[in-house]
Amino acid sequence: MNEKEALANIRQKIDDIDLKIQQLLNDRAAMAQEVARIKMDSGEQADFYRPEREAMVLRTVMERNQGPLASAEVARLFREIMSACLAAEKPLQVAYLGPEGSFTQAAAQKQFGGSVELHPMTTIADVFHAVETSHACYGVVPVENSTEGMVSHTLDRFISSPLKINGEVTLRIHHYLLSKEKNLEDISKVYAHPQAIAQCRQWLMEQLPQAELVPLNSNSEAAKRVAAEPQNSAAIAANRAADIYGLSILARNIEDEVDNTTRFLVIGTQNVGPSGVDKTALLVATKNKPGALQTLLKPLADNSISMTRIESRPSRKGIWEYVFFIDIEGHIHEPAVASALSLLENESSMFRILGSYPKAVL
Ligand SMILES: C=C(O[C@@H]1C=C(C(=O)O)C=C[C@H]1O)C(=O)O
Repeated sequence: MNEKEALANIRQKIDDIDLKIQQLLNDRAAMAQEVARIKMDSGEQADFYRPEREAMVLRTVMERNQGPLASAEVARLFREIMSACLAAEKPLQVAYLGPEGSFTQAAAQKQFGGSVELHPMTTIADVFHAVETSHACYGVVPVENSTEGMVSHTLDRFISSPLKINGEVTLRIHHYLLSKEKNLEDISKVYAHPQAIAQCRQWLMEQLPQAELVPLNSNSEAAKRVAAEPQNSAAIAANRAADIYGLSILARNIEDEVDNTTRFLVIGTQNVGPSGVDKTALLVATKNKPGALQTLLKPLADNSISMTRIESRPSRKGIWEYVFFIDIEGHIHEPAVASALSLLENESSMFRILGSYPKAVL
């Protein structure tokens, strides 16, 4: 067989496989529609999107993968397949902290895939509001960064919001310096979100010591501003903002930490079931007595439950009153978690479970 015949032969096999894949994808979508029919029959508030089930599917896909495709690649493809199947059940509306091109948009896409309708919001409070008023089924907001710590707006909003945490997304963040200028020497002003400025502080000090640093609401807004100005300004933003706003890349990966990761939360109204590898977020206030926090946390240690994070924020009810945001491993349906939390509740003056949700898979 010559080369031409060999290629034609393999391409015929690929065509045959594609035909089977396409048939199977449509069989899968038909099954998802069948699931939707059962969900609709079951009651008024049907949860079409099931983050715990999706997490289980993705983990199984990665565990059984034999290659030659990399596990992360196969998982990404299944992420999209589930997104399309879910859209065949019911198209989802998801609000995120915009504008278009923001890292939160990338996080929303990573979590929900390409077949949902994404709606950019101006502020974190607007994302909460869109979900609270049912204009969106879910929202995506940033909550913490590995270099800069928590995003206080998001935590504070939970104090007054009835919304729950339905999922988490982690995203490796790379920052780029975007401009109309071609040389660093011509930059006298840098626009960016305060977190981005903080994440690139060292680099800015070394490379642009003279530049004025101007904080704005978002990095996309910074890129937009630079596009509108005649000269001498630059923005810290994601590389895709260069295409969106027609800017060129002056410097890449300017973040100080190599492992710069941002964690985002999916907010919604759902009670998410266990996926097998879950986290639970709590909002608690201690009774006002010595050693209260220690007593509060003891049941966690006694039940071997690991606490992955604790943050305190002013409660806004009294000057010296604080609330604690506590993240633990496990799901409220696990007996050890349930019993630890009931002891913890007895020791607290305020106690709310913000949600149990699957640990990020991708
Ligand atoms: C099909 C279902 O609905 C949705 C679609 C899923 C899928 O395509 O596998 C998984 C979970 C849900 O988000 C289901 O609940 O099983």
